[in-house]
Amino acid sequence: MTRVIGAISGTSVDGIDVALVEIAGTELDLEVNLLAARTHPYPHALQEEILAVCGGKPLTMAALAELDDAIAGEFARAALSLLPQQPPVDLIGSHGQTVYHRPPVGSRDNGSRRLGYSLQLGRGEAIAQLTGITTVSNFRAADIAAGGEGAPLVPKVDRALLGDRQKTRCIQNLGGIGNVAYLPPRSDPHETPEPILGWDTGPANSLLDLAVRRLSRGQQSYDRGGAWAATGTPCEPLVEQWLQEPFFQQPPPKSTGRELFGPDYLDRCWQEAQSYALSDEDFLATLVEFTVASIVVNYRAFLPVQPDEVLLCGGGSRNLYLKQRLQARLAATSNQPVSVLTTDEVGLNADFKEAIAFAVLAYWRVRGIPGNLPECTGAETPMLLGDIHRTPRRSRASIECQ
Ligand SMILES: Nc1ncnc2c1ncn2[C@@H]1O[C@H](COP(=O)(O)OP(=O)(O)OP(=O)(O)O)[C@@H](O)[C@H]1O
Ligand SMILES: CC(=O)N[C@H]1[C@@H]2OC[C@@H](O2)[C@@H](O)[C@@H]1O[C@H](C)C(=O)O
Repeated sequence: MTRVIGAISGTSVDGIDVALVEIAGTELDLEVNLLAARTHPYPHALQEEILAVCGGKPLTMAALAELDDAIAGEFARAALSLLPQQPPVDLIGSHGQTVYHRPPVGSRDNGSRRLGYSLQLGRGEAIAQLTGITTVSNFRAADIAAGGEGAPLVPKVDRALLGDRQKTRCIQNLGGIGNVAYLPPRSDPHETPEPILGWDTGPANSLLDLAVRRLSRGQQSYDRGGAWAATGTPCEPLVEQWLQEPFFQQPPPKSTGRELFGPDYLDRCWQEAQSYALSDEDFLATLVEFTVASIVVNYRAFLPVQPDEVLLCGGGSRNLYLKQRLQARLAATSNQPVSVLTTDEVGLNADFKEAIAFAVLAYWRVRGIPGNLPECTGAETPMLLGDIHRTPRRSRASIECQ
């Protein structure tokens, strides 16, 4: 067994999820056992600074370096916070904090393809130095170098941990941004397997969180359980209008981020809602409905077969109103029953699945196993993902005293 810590702060910037796991096996025989997990909150000022930078705040190079190291320091603290009660670990897989993501543009066929660009702060070399633990970081760069979107990277881990022999499953992550992994039944090893698909579906909580902050005048950062939105009524004509967003019609591979579904986007939604004179709760219910409808539109347009089960993960899986609306909207557009569950219900922690996934990706990296699926990211070939930062073992006292 190899003991690995996976760490990620996603597009919601709500804190650093860390998970300590024991891993054995390689790919379809992969075994992962979760030993401990927690969300390490960012100091308030650092969180506000990250949100501002994601929103386009300019930075000097010196300020960028400070921010990078401040984030690395928090990732190191988050990882070490799991250790007092636990045996030593062999490896950290740190996704870092995405602050900018630009998908590739142009066509491969006429040579106009421009590589994507994805920047995660919290440099791995600093985490390795602060923790004394070998750290893999910068997971998206190799996929991007091979012409890929650099995201989503988790579908290969989903296949290993959540593939079923009989059922077609969609694993729907509801973070700031939503993404799906489509897992056909795991075939007989002698048959050619049907490809796994995966792509970003659009907004999940990014617009909702911004709206909640605005409507509560900064008193709330999210709508717990979806309780506030549940008291409203969605405005269907607005949902239909918002679904005209070209990203939803764009065929996969595709990825997105807060650069598209961020504060400016919410401002546009807000302006367009003015002519309907919606209450605050109606506006939130309409954003939930938009999120749900964008997922269903993506499934209907791009899945070869509709799933038997949708397994939700990420913070949005705790939004009961959103879950109910997704179940209802899938049922309304399908001629077969679709169960909407969370990954907890099939034995994989829904809150820490991404952190667990980056532990697995680091484990694969040091074993020389590619982490991306070209059919999901659009990369030309499977790639070893991440840079390895080895470190001589040293005392952890320096960070504990900082
Ligand atoms: N109990 C809850 N009820 C409703 N929503 C919740 C709850 N808990 C978390 N969330 C939502 O989930 C969000 C965080 O989800 P998560 O941590 O999966 O996102 P992320 O990892 O930052 O994003 P991404 O997957 O896009 O990188 C919060 O910002 C909030 O909107
Ligand atoms: C650039 C970036 O950080 N993308 C994230 C984001 O959050 C959800 C969605 O957009 C996803 O595709 C991706 O993360 C997950 C962990 C992935 O790569 O699978």
